[in-house]
Amino acid sequence: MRIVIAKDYEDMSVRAAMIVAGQVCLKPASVLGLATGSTPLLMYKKLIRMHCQAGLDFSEALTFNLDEYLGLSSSDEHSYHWYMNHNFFNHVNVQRENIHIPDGMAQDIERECREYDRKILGCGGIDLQILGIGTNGHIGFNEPDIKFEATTHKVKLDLETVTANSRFFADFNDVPRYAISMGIKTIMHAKKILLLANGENKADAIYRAIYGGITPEIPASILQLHQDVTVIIEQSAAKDIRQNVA
Ligand SMILES: N[C@@H]1[C@@H](O)[C@H](O)[C@@H](COP(=O)(O)O)O[C@@H]1O
Repeated sequence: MRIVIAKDYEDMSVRAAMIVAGQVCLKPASVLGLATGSTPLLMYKKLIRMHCQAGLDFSEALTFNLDEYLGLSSSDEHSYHWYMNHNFFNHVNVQRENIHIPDGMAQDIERECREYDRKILGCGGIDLQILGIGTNGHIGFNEPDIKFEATTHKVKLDLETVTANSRFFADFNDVPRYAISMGIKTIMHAKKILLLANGENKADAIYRAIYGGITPEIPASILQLHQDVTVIIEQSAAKDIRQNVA
């Protein structure tokens, strides 16, 4: 694991964008695993700027998002479809047919999950997976559990996650209670992983993910077993880490 402590959110985002840009430059037809949430927002802005000002080319890239809420259509502004279109896809030249996000409105969820995994495998797996982390240590929507869920699956969201994500909704009761998430095995099969953490409220989760025991109670802890993980932690999220290594 390479651990980088960034001096602020801007620094974290620039470093993350440089890694994504490097991946796409070296392999234009890269399969990118993408994340939502507040954490990667500025990274997407930086990538859009690199596209517009320096010609960073996504025309051959394929993308697979980690997760989507169940019951929200792609036009719902709380959906991760909307987030990705609004914050990234509408501003770069990723081809629409190369974009994959689980369908939160699928009639047959089991089938949707199986198909999603089949498509990822069909593309040769993920080259670079971007991850944020939940305050409870979740990655994607893989919530703390007694076991690691391997493949794409339906998840019942933890109260902590629903509460954390309620800041994006007008009413707490509007927050979906279920989601579809890529599984841990799929994430772990990515050739490279980039984990980002920003904000003091992530300090405990990121510390336990990196230095704690490997346990499904902190799903991100499984990343300790991956051979190519870069963790970029903004200073306030790294406060427990700095105390530990000082
Ligand atoms: N499903 C997403 C995750 O993919 C994200 O990494 C995490 C942290 O979100 P944020 O970056 O907004 O703190 O929680 C969300 O619920």
